[in-house]
Formats: sequence, C-alpha cells, structure tokens
Amino acid sequence: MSEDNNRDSLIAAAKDALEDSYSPYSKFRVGAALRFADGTVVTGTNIENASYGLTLCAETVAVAKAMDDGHRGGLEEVAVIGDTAGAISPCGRCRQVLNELAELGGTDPVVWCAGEEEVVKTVLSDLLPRAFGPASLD
Ligand SMILES: O=c1ccn([C@H]2C[C@H](O)[C@@H](CO)O2)c(=O)[nH]1
Repeated sequence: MSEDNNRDSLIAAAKDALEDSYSPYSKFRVGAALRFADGTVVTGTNIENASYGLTLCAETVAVAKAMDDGHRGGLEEVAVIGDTAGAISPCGRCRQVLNELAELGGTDPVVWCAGEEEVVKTVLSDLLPRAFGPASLD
C-alpha cells in the first residue's frame, strides 16, 4: 500500500473516531488513529469531564485502548485530526504518552497532523526530542 493510501485511510479512521467525541465543554472534537506493523488500527476520541482538568485527549484514549488490547510495540503511524481547517498537533501530554508505546517497540512513528484543509507530516521524535521514556529508567 502506498504511503498516501496509508495516510488517507488512517486520517479517515481518525475522522470517524472524532464523530464519537464527548466534548460538551470545549466543543472541540478530536480524533486519533494508531497504525501498527501488523496492520491493526486503533482509534480514540477526546472525552471531557465536568471537572475540566480530567479530560482525556483522543491520542491518550487511543494509546490506552491499544495497550489494553495487548500492543506493546510496532507503532508505525499516528493520525490526529481536529474539527478545524488547519492541522492540529498532539498536546505535550499526548506526545509523552505516545512516546511510551513507540519507545517500547523501538519505532519512531510518522505523525500526520490533520485538519479539514491541511495535513502536516512529522515524526514523534521531532515533536518530542530527547524524550524521557522507559530507557531513561534503565
Ligand atoms: O492533542 C490534543 C489536544 C487537545 N485535545 C482535546 C482536549 C479537549 O477535549 C479539547 C480542547 O482542548 O481538545 C485532544 O484530544 N488532543
């Protein structure tokens, strides 16, 4: 499958997840999708809380779902999309959460930052250079 097909299908999965967003407070819907080396795609959406600070971001929900399914590596690609024209980018906490899963499997996943009218390609190590991760505790 070409990189573009991968990209388009992963962004479509993230956008589909966004439809389930529970974001009554910010009304800012976010979807995330993770693609693993075995082809598995795991998605997440943001889940807000009346105690605002307890909000769960889409990327963090996706990582939690994936790890609950047993994934411990092979994270090759991530897509995150907002209800915006321009591309959105994972927040700092989500970068750290994504890094845990990436570092466990020794990958540096491509991160597609997307909006309705823009897609920006980056890699996790550019979003979180010199990360503190599992290896830091060795
Ligand atoms: O990387 C991010 C940044 C923000 N949000 C969510 C949290 C909140 O519900 C809304 C506005 O910040 O967007 C995410 O899901 N992922």
